[in-house]
Amino acid sequence: MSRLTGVGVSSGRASGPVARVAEALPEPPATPAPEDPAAEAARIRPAADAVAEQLFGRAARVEGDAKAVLETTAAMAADPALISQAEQLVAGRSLPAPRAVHEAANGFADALRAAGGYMAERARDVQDVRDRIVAELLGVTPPGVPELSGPSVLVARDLAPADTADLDPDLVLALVTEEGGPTSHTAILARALGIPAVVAVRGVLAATDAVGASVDGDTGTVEISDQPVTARAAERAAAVEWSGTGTTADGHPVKVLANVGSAADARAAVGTGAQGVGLFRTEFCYLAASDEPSVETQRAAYAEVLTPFAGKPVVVRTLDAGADKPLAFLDMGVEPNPALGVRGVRVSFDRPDVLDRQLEAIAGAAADSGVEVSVMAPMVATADEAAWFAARVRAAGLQRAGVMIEVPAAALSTAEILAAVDFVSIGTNDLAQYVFAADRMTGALAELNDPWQPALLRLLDIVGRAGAELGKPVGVCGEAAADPRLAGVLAGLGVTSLSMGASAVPAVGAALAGHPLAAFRQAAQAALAAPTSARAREAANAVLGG
Ligand SMILES: C=C(OP(=O)(O)O)C(=O)O
Ligand SMILES: [Mg+2]
Repeated sequence: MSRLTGVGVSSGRASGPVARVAEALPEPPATPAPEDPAAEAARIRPAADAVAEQLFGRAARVEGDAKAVLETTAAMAADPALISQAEQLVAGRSLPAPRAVHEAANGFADALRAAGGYMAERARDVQDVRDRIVAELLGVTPPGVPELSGPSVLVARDLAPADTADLDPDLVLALVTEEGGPTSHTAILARALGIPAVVAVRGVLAATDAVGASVDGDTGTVEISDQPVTARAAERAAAVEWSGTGTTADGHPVKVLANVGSAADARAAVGTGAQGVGLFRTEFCYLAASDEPSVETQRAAYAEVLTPFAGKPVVVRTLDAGADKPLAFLDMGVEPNPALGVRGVRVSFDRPDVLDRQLEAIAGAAADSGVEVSVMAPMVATADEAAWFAARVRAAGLQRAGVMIEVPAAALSTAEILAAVDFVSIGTNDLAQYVFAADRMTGALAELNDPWQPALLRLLDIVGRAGAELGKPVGVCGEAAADPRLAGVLAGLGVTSLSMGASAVPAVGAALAGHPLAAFRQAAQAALAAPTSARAREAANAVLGG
């Protein structure tokens, strides 16, 4: 047994056998030329057949959509056209077999993308098959989440958002990553799925002999063992009593809302008593889409997410593509620093047509579902950008427009921004990343991305004051809102709504009801004046007790 530590980002304790997520394969090199091209070419068909056989085997063990997808992918692996094209590349250009498969498959994927529509959706499957055949030829594990034969603790460098969205909470007991921070999307999705998770665990990838692990998502400890460990899932936390109306003990309202990214999230959130949705991350619906979905497709997808909240307020965020959440149909090309690049609303300046079609779909979905819809833009930096966005929202027939405050410049310009829009919502995840110049995905910088950092709280204070002066709502929808102790401090800074993953809703609602607004204001002032995040926590605890 040895003990590693990281940052606990999703609560609960679980243990079981380790399953590793293999890393993406580097592009296979075009050299050295094979000594015997005929023998090299002859390796391709058996490798492709082996991959097809594995995929047909998996298909035989599942039902429904998963079966159909696996069978289609298996058939692609055995496609004679792909194999013969790769064989010709070995014979004609003296390429090593892995490189030949890579190039042949890319040619097919490009042709599918050019065909558009349903065909384009298949391009991603061809790439999956390509990587599997290349891995087979190289004798290495194919990239991505492996097929789990039973409940397991998943160990990875980090997960792509699309990988995490597909995780089966019945089979994944816990998640441990070497990279990732407390506000990375791996952390957010692990919490949404209720899977204990520890990120930024230095050394877990190097522990190649670990076969079992015990994970504590509260303390951030991971015990690894070279002996088998019996599978034990996390126990569900005891339900917290909450009235379902967000208010401080003296009746000051602070709405308690949910963050959602799918219809399943929305159903779970309604069950916790959330008063509405403070952040619908629409890009989560399209992480795997290779083409822009039609207005009708988007309308139906959004309506499915919104319907459980009929009659309640819902804030839909327009696509936040780029950086850690790339969308294939809004690819801005290779950027030297994607987090500082063309992402969020900046993509809409280049492609306003995509924004307008999304707004049309949102208006339709609001009508279909009967929610009180508001729309907000991510990554707004200036009042001019906010005004540009609000004009487009209103032109689409939608009444309430807001923006996220997640760039320090926007926080410092809240008064001017609020003159142009109806509300703001603070994205503390990105705001912390930008104010500390600390990538939210980098485990080593997790401390700087702690939402209790006084420098972050001081920016929130500016936003809260501007909202109060103008009498306009100020929400928080970053992970800070999910910390019950910080929730009161945020209310004390003037925040009027808090939005979080469904699992945190009752605890935050109960925490708000625990003290009058004056106590939260006092705790907020104490935290603002603290020199460090640890001292800010202590200062708030000293006022609120605990
Ligand atoms: C809520 C936020 O947006 P996301 O996590 O989707 O970037 C944020 O940045 O705090
Ligand atoms: Mg953000």
